[in-house]
Amino acid sequence: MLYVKELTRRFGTNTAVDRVSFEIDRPMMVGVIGRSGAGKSTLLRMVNRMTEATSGQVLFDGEDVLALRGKARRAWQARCAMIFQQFNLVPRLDVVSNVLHGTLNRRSTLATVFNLYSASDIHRAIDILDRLGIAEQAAKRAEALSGGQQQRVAIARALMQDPRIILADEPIASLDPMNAQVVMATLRRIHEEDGRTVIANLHTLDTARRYCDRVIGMRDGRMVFDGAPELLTTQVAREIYGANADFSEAATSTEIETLERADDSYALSMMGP
Ligand SMILES: Nc1ncnc2c1ncn2[C@@H]1O[C@H](COP(=O)(O)OP(=O)(O)OP(=O)(O)O)[C@@H](O)[C@H]1O
Repeated sequence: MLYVKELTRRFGTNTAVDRVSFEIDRPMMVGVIGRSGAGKSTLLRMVNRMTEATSGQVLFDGEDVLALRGKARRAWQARCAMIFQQFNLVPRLDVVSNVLHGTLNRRSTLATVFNLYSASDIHRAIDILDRLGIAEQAAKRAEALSGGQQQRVAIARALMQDPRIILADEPIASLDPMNAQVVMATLRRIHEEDGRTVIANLHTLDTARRYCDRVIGMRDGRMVFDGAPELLTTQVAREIYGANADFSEAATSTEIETLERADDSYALSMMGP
């Protein structure tokens, strides 16, 4: 399926991604973790061809992804849809129209200019929204929705492209814990029910452990871990995050429980001894 070999991106003298190699041989949910600046976004953007690689290879079903040009490159970007931390919706546009934007790659210029959508596309968009539990929001402006709902609209837009892979760049970083869980559960469901591969950049270890079949750890552009979530011990996490012995997993956690605990200890410390 997806084969990434020695993928590298340099920005001037800074090597953002340094000879990263991995293979995904069946549909799975992969979490990419690492501290800010580790190269997670650059890695995903190179796979999607939003950022050009300096060197290395990306093969999908044997096809040389980095060599694709023009229409073939756009077709790849549809097969390998991307969602972002800030949702990247058109805020003033209604939800269905935002979802229909997922068909841009395969519509004629005329249809795009005049905003023409086929009835079957409109029905499909509404079906997808229904599946994600937000069909009743279809007529609202995207900006009127909560962050979690907006991210589900972005997922619906990605699904309009019927992608084989969904690349999610920090999909829950702007969300509260409750919405974060809804969005992660949605991505997991899409993987399990449709057999699509999901590769998600995640800030938090517990999210990677809870939702992913496999975790890739990055540090300073290099891949320093690739394995099952069970193998992600605190010691390994320390190495990935470059932290010392007082490293606490709670600091990377989105769990409500952990946040509450952190609040409690904060409240206690404010109360004094
Ligand atoms: N367009 C760019 N121009 C110059 N340097 C860049 C560019 N994009 C990324 N970098 C650099 O590449 C390195 C990796 O950045 P990247 O955004 O991929 O990391 P990240 O792990 O996704 O971090 P974050 O979680 O903060 O997004 C950083 O040092 C960053 O400053």
